[in-house]
Amino acid sequence: MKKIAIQGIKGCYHHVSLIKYLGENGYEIVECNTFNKLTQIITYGEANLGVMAIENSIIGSIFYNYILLSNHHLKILGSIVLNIEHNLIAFTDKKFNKILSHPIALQQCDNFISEYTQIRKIEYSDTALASLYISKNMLKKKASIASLRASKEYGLSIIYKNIQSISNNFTRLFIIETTQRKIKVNWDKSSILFSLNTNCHSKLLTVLNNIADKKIFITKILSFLDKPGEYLFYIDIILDDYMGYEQMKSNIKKKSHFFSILGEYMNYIFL
Ligand SMILES: O=C(O)C(=O)C[C@]1(C(=O)O)C=C[C@@H](O)C=C1
Repeated sequence: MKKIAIQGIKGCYHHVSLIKYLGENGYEIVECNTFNKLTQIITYGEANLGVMAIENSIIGSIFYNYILLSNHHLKILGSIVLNIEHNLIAFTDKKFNKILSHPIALQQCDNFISEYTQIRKIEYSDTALASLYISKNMLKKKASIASLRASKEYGLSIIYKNIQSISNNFTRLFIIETTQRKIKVNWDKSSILFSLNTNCHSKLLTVLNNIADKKIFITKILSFLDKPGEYLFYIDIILDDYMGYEQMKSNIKKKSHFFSILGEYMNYIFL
């Protein structure tokens, strides 16, 4: 059976995304406690695919994960945008003194938590693990911030629903694997990593103009300090003209001293 690695344990948002993408059955889940572990498991063939969060509308980009993808030569097979609806979950709605969750989930619910001045926040490596800890140890005075799925998985009740600070709390996750599979139909998204060695700024402008000339839309651009004076650029694009896209790629390649397609794939949105 196909093995799919996720960052976190069953009930975490990586798991929720996977269920939206592939359904409940037909694969075995490999739970990883860090993104490092996740990329290693895929690289060493201990899982066929992986699910990795890459950005969020409140927190922004998870820079480290772009570096992990590049260092492990992993490829993007698809991208998922999930509307994250956080819940406060616990055994009972009696007074609790600690809230446990993933640091990003805690940040995403900052407004809600700040109303409870006496409450301590405790960070966990994932939202579901925080819920499991409460459940396993029968901790009646602790609550976690997690998914509806986590509450069901670990027998806890929903005390408050939709406690994220903004309603548009979207997280984008990549489905990753070791080799680039060319999707034959309907892919419209591409992620490219490249570096321009000398006179970096003007060359970047030429590259961007070139993309615009081909009527390709840039949806995201990031720069990373690679070595002193040298930057790596990451772009996400949406295209509908494959010929123009092929020309664009060879134009960027000519100007780059490093060029890598991280993936040519489809984007799935789950609201
Ligand atoms: O802890 C989880 O449930 C996760 O899947 C992690 C994670 C993240 O890495 O950003 C995923 C989505 C939410 O935005 C908060 C946490």
